[in-house]
Amino acid sequence: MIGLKDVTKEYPDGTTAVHSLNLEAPTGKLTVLVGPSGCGKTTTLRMINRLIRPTSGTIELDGVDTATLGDVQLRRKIGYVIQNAGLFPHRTALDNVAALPILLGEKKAPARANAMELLERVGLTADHARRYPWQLSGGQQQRVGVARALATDPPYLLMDEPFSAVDPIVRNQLQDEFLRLQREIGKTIVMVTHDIDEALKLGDQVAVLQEGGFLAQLDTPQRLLERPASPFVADFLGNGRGFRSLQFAIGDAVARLADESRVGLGATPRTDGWHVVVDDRERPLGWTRAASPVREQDVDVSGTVARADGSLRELLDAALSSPTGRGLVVDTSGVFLGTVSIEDASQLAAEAHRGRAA
Ligand SMILES: Nc1ncnc2c1ncn2[C@@H]1O[C@H](COP(=O)(O)OP(=O)(O)OP(=O)(O)O)[C@@H](O)[C@H]1O
Repeated sequence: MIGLKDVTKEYPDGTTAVHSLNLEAPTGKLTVLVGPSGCGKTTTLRMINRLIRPTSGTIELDGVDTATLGDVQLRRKIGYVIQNAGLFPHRTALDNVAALPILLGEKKAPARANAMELLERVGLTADHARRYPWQLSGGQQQRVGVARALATDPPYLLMDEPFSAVDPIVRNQLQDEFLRLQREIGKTIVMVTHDIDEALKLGDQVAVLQEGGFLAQLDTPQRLLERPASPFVADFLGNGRGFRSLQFAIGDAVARLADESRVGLGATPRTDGWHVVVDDRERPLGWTRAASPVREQDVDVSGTVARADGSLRELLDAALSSPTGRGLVVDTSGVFLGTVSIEDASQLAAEAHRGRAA
C-alpha cells in the first residue's frame, strides 16, 4: 500500500500545489489521480518517488516512511513510466530496459535476458529490441517505457500520463494491453491522467483532485459516476454519466435471450425478413434480408455485438445499433447465443437502477 498522510507541497514561489492530501493506494490495485490542469497530480506522483520533496506530511510504502529509505532503495522499489516514454536516445530498446538493473549491480547477461522477456511481455519482438527509440513508433516506445519500469520487478509503479502521447486508437490498444498485464503482475500502481475516460476505464479507484491539490472524491469508477460528491466532481465527469455507469452494471442477458433464424454465407434464407448471418463457427457476422444466396455485401454490419457476461452498456448498445432493434449476444468464445431487444435491455437497465437506489 502507498499511503499519503497530510502531504503538502509548497513551491519556493509560494504556490501550494498540494494541500494536506490524505490518500491510500491499496496493494495490487490501480489508483488513478485525475483532475484539471494544474491541480497537483504530477507533484503528488513525484513526491511518492521523492523526485519532489514534500513540504510536510509523510509518505509510506507498506507502512515504511519513505523519508527513511535511500534513493537506491526507492528506485528499486518504485518503477516510473512517463509521457513520451523518456527513453535514453542513444541506447537500444533492450539496453534501455536493462540499464537500471545493471546500474544497480546485476550482471549484464541475465539483465539483458530478463529485459528481452519483459519486451516480449509488452508485445515487442527481438527485432524491436535491437532498435533505437527513434526507430520505434510512439506506441512501441511507450511499451519499452513500461518494460523498463518493470525491469527491477518493483512492487510499486508510478505512471504519469503514460498513454497520452499516442493517437486514440493506439491509446485504447495500449490501455487494454496494460489492463491485461496488470491482471498478471498485480502491481500497486498510481497513475496520473487528465483524461476522465482513461481514469474510469483503468482505475480500481479514482482520486479526483481539485486545484490546490485538494482531494474532491476518492471512489470506484462506478460510484463516482453514480454518486459524484460535489458539483465540481459532477461537472468534471461531464455528461453521459447515467449511460456510462451502465458500463459497470451487468444484467442477466441470458434470461432475456430470443432465438433468431440463422443463415450462413452462400445459403438462401427460407423465409422473408431479417436473419442473422453466422460463419462456420456460429459467430455472428451481421444481419441480412437477402432472398437469394447471401453474399458478403448483403450483410448489414451496423450492429455491435454484446457478450452475455458483458455490461449493460454493451447490451443496450448492441440493441440500439442493430438494424432490427435486437442486439446480437455471444458467449465468451464469440458463438451466437440469441438476441436481446431494446425493450428488454432497457428493462435490465431499469432493474439495475432500482437495485442501485435501494
Ligand atoms: N517548480 C514549480 N515551482 C512553482 N510552481 C510549480 C512548480 N511545479 C508546478 N508548479 C505549480 O503547482 C501546481 C500543480 O502543478 P502540477 O504539475 O502538479 O499539476 P498537474 O495537475 O500535474 O497539471 P497538468 O495536468 O497540467 O500536468 C500548478 O499550479 C503549477 O503551476
